[in-house]
Amino acid sequence: MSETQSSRVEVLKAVGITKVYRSGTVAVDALKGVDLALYEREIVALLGASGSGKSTLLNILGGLDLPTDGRLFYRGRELSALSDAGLTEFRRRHVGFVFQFYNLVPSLTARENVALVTEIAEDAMTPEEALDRVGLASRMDHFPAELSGGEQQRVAIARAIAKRPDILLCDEPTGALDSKTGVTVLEAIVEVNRTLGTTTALITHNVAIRRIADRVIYMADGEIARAEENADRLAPAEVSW
Ligand SMILES: Nc1ncnc2c1ncn2[C@@H]1O[C@H](COP(=O)(O)OP(=O)(O)OP(=O)(O)O)[C@@H](O)[C@H]1O
Repeated sequence: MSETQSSRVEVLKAVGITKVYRSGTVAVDALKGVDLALYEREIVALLGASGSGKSTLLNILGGLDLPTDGRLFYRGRELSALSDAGLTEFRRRHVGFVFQFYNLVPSLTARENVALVTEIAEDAMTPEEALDRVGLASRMDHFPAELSGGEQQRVAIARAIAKRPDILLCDEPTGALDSKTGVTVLEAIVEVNRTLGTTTALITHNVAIRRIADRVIYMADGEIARAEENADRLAPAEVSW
């Protein structure tokens, strides 16, 4: 990304986010005061050891979970001040999620899986357009069991982006895939970012994948340990692991 930090438009901003999980007498400090902004049109990679708080942070940024403390803003509007219904509305309208396991409905075709979203979202793409954007135009009437892991993940991406979300949050999207298949999934994510301008955050355990991002955030023990800018993004096909 060539703009200076000051000219970037903040899409999401987290200020002093903490998360404590309590079960019985045990408390786990999963996030210990995280400050982070995500900017328009960027791709951010989130790296860090297992248990460092990446998924917890992603879920809070997307309104799937609530912080214990701290404030969250979406384009200047305070999400942490919203009711549950307000937060659900934010998530439904503006956030797409992609997880490691694709969570497709096995008895529905690719087209029908995407239609589950397009039928209830405002200003959604057709399932055909969403699937075309991830390179699956020819596989729309296949069931998940008839698709490879990478193809199933691309259906999940089509489902996540069909409502034209402002933000796409991906938790280990290539974690279950071999490297060649993972590249096709990353290509779909990069293409969506390029053509729809979707601000994208991507958790990965794979350090090579950080090169496809504009910025890399390293988490350690519930905190942001450091952040780096990539001068140039690599295309997914240039990354190998
Ligand atoms: N529902 C929960 N209840 C209790 N503790 C939890 C819960 N979810 C996460 N934790 C704990 O919070 C910490 C952060 O977990 P989180 O899943 O955010 O880490 P992560 O960096 O995404 O890990 P991984 O890379 O293994 O997915 C860990 O110590 C984890 O055990």
